[in-house]
Amino acid sequence: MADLASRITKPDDKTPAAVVAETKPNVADADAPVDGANGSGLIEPVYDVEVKLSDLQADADSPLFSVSSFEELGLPKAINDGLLAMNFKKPSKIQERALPLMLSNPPCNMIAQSQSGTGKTAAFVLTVLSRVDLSQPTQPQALLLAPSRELARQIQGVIQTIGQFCENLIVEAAIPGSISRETGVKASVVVGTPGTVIDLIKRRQFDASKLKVLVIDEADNMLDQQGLGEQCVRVKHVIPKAIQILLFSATFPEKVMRYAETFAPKANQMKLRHQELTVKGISQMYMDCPDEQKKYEILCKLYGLMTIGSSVIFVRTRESANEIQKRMEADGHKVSVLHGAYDGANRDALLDDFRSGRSKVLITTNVLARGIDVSSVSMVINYDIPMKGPGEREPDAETYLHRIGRTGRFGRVGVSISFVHDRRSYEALSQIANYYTIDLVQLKPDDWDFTEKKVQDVIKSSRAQAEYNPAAVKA
Ligand SMILES: Nc1ncnc2c1ncn2[C@@H]1O[C@H](COP(=O)(O)OP(=O)(O)OP(=O)(O)O)[C@@H](O)[C@H]1O
Repeated sequence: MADLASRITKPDDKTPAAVVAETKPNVADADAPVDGANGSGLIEPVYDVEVKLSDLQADADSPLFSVSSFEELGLPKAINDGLLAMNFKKPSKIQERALPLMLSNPPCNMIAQSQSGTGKTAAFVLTVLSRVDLSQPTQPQALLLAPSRELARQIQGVIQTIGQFCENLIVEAAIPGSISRETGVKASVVVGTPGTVIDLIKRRQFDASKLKVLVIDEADNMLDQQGLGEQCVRVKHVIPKAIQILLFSATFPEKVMRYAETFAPKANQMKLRHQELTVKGISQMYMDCPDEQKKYEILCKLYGLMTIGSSVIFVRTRESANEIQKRMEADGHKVSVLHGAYDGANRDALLDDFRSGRSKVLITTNVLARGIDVSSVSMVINYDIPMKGPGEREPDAETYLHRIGRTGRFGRVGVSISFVHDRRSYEALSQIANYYTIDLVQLKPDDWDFTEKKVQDVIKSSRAQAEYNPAAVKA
């Protein structure tokens, strides 16, 4: 344990400023004046952010690095026009490297890993769009599976946006309540959750016989989790044998990777070591709370003291999500809650509100830990450290990484604060930090000046990015 705990840095054994400097994002200078409203200048941040983003794409060590352009990938014009409309100037590393392999003929399977927020979605969406024959607009040809309705809807949106100039492209979501029993699936591209997809195929409302591509996003979770894993296997049994399978995730634990290799045989692979998985733009901190009860007061104080922008608070259970919402609202904070107990329409409306900025604080469970892309999120709170396994006794390093990855998207900066309150939570976080070799900055509930400065510096520069980089704020 000794070396595990050593990854957590306390102000006593290491100067916090030095720790922050090590983990400080290289996107924008956190100490630079950024707030136009206080007269510190509007022009410099615009310049700063854009130059630094292109710097990142020119830095060989960055996951956003690339040497080529989208044009060089030889995609059809309609797709390139879609990328232009999205303001995608250059591919990221995963896009540049995986696309030529995925687009080559005869089609080859792919298992691809890349850090959160580095553009995996566009990588598989471009492959799907390139493979679909638009002269058969209602014949399902590509199926994309995701673990939550929210992620399925989001992927559907990305396909529709990048494919906006592809004539006759029809994309449908196969999530609970979305496909009418009368018509069934009438689209060339279908994005869904595995349970609904298998039901539709069984009821003959979805003709899977001509599918050419199967994409599984968050594949480690989808293949490993009880229930989801079985459903994915059932889907595989009812689709053509000669199908191109593309598995994507930011995390692929060794055990799941071995299984993935049998699920997608002879796949090309892009893997990362676990030390390479963290995103530099996310400043990772932890709050040392005296006990479980005090966690709530500290959370409220954090929100009371700071203007935070959009943030996500992850908790272990639906009940504690509801409870925290009630208490925060009683204390005058406006917050939303989203978890699996809400019905589909409600969940959609809640996430749409959060995306548009109508609600700024979202309390949720692991249901939103993966994939959700809301560029304006500048802070993620792990109110409870994610745990897994029987009795939830094992730190869940993968979920930690996905949760904090809701901020710091595509070169942006963000902050994560993980709350610990006893030896167990402290040790769990230490193990996670050790696994990824992260130096976490300690925040103390009795030193709000320090906390405010550290958190606010990051949030201010993230707000500057959101204000000045049009691609950063997506409705
Ligand atoms: N080449 C590009 N240029 C500019 N922005 C891009 C590019 N590719 C993707 N993006 C943007 O980056 C953000 C993150 O992309 P995406 O959601 O695909 O990440 P991801 O790798 O799937 O992350 P996660 O592991 O969290 O699912 C999105 O807002 C997307 O629009």
